[in-house]
Amino acid sequence: MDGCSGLNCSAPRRIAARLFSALKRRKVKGRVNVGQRKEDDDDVAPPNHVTRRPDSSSERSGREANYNVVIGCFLLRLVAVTEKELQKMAELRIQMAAVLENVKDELRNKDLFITAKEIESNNGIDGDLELEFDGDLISNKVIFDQPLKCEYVPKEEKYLEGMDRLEAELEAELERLQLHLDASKLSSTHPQQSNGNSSARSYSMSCGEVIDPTIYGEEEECAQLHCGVPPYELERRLHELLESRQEEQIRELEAALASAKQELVDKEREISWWKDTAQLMSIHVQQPSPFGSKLSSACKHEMARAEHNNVTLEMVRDSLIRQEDTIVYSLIERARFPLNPPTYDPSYASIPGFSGSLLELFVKQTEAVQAKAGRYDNPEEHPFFPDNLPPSLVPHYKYPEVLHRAAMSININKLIWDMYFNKLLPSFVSPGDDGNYALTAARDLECLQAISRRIHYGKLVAEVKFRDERKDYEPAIRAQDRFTLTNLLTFTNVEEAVKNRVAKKAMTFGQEVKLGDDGDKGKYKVDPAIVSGLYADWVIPLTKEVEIDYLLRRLD
Ligand SMILES: O=C(O)C(=O)C[C@]1(C(=O)O)C=C[C@@H](O)C=C1
Repeated sequence: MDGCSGLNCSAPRRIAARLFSALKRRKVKGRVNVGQRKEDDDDVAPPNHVTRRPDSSSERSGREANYNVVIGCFLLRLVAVTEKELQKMAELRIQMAAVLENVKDELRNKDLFITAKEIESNNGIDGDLELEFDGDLISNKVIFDQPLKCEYVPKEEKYLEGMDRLEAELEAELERLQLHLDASKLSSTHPQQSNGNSSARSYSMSCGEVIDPTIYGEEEECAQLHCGVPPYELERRLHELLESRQEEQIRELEAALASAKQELVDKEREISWWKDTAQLMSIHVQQPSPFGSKLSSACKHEMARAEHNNVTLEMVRDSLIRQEDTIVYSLIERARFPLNPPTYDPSYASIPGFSGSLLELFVKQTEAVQAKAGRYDNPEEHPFFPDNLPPSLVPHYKYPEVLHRAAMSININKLIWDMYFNKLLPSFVSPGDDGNYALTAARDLECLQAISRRIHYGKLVAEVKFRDERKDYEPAIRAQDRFTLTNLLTFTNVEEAVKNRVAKKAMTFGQEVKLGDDGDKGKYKVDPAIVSGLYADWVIPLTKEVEIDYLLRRLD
């Protein structure tokens, strides 16, 4: 470029130099001629006489000289203007080179931008963009460098007048550079596609990672050059396939995980149950029986067996007899108060955070406290509201495991509750209201707990009977024959004895005791017939119901 401008600049200068030197020579010649003419005129012609040069060749040469001066001036002016223009053109070329660099950078940036856009929309290559990539510098400038174009084009148009050759050279050079740019871009694209990038992409695909968007842009060009299904399209489909498979695998794994968790919970429950059983078994071997006072065995090893084998029906019946006292006393204590209906009326008191009667509140709260105190750790005890009971806060006492584990699932307190309040209570308390609702509730709970304990003691009665008469019970149990079981466990004479005894206890415990006066004889705090009837109608039948329920599950 410099060489070119150098050549263009040197030619006018040489012309100007020649003109100046010619003009100089002419002036010197002219001066010599004038001097000679002066000498000649002084010598020959008068003073006012105009001398005309008869020589036509000298006139012609004078006109030529003038003409040359004019031309020279014009050329000098032209040289000066041209020099300026050339300087501006040199600056313009430098600026155009900078523009070219910008265009290159913009093209690279546009590659990235288009590729990212393509991946986002998945629409392939836009034909217009392709044209823009292959377009000439002007079109690229239109796209990427609008401010530069606005600044330079008017100047270019202004200064390119009369400079067609330079413009042609400039455009040719720019085209050459553009071609070079395209060629270098293509040559740098193909090796990447065939080598490093493909392996990098396949690795990223197999790992399920996001694909580099620039790779898609390169592949689009490659696909357009070589025709066929574009590699990026294949890669995108492969990616989708892998993604769907991975999602399916995740779903399967999640389902398997949930199932495994459930199994784990079940196993933990089972392990916990076996642990408790093992603990109870080991303690049962070491601890004395609750019937220890009646067991006679010196040998520790034989104690466990003795506990089972020596728990006799007689012992169990003794316990039932003792419990009669509690039941009769609790009924007498409840009979101190009239019915006191508000105790059972849910609308009597609006208790914050509680919905129900005062009795229900009392029973639930008492059971909660007693549960914390360990009452329901004893297998003989059964809560009336077993749901949401707090755990025991006291050290666990290892009660002997005499009963079959099926015993834990038997609780007929709902039946007992209904019987007590609907049948029994109205039959032995006086109607009325003395306002002692809290005491009334407390006495009711004592009655309920005593009766419940007695009825649920049927589990132990049945266990002892089963062991004593296993051969008889097993077939009926296997047959789940309630009728046969009822016949096997019923002792009518025992039942009669129980009814008579509780009546006598009601008479004995419920009589008015006065010193030296038998005037109130025959007046009892609780009618003995009612107590006897309670046993006949409810306690004994429900005890037998528990016995049958237990026996039906005894071989589970
Ligand atoms: O002593 C028994 O054998 C029991 O089973 C207890 C009981 C009772 O509830 O008192 C129950 C059924 C029998 O018919 C006799 C008595």
